[in-house]
Amino acid sequence: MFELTLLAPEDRVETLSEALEALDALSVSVEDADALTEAEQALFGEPGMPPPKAGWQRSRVVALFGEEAAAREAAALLQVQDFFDGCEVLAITTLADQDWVRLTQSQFDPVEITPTFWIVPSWHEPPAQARQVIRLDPGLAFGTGTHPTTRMCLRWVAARDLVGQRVLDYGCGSGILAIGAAKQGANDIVAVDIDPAAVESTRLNAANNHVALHAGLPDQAQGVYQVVLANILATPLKVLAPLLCAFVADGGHLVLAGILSRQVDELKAAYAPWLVLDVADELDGWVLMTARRG
Ligand SMILES: C[S@@+](CC[C@H](N)C(=O)[O-])C[C@H]1O[C@@H](n2cnc3c(N)ncnc32)[C@H](O)[C@@H]1O
Repeated sequence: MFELTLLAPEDRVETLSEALEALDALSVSVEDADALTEAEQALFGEPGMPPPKAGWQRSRVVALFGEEAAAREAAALLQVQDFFDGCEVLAITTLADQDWVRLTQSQFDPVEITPTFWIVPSWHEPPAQARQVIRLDPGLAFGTGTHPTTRMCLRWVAARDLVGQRVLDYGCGSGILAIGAAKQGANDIVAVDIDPAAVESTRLNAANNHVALHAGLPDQAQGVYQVVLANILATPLKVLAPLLCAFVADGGHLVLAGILSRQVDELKAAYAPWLVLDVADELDGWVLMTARRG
């Protein structure tokens, strides 16, 4: 990788950044050229007020290129443009090879659901106190365990013995809830999603966790289940109310997430013809709502 570093006055930064992108820079970043010097100026305003200025007096614009020739060509082309007046090429440097994979991985730590139930990326050792572990790496599908809605569903699952139970994960994303249910003993698990990439991701994550489940599109959900988990959003949850309620077996549980605290009453009303929903958990402005049939 090669870095082309330019100096630009405030009114040229946007044009320069757009030109660098048009010249196929892999990324463009802008830093305060006067940071940590006596010329550094604060850009923030009084609390509640807009900042006095939109940009720094002088910026360092750093563009990343895959080839040195591309970085040199971009510098040469920019220098002959009218808008380059007042700008300067500071350097073209080789960027030391980094272990980008390791750098990205270091940003994802194990997630504690309960003191003994953890989600652990494959590059981490499980914490000593973990008794149940879901092995999951960040991927394309939603559900790494960091979102409050997922965490509340898993807290509900982690607090239960699901041995021998039939479980439906409706809107499975990464499959994290279905896998969590399997870790708690469920043995007939169906995980469905409208997104085929999520179905694929669920299959892969289930295999990595040595969990047997059936993953597929929503028409794969058939019959009734002792536990129906759906972490979607309030609007689709309201539309899905009759369908999801019909999946709940006698004595079974419905567990809904993706609902903001202020949406509790509308969800209660939408499900009232079939089941009585109550708030079972709250986290960061989100609620978990559950109901039991019979
Ligand atoms: C917020 S994610 C939840 C993923 C995972 N279950 C979790 O708890 O982290 C919602 C998922 O529901 C899926 N979804 C949205 N609408 C749906 C619908 N009508 N039927 C089935 N799945 C749906 C989305 O594709 C997405 O993967």
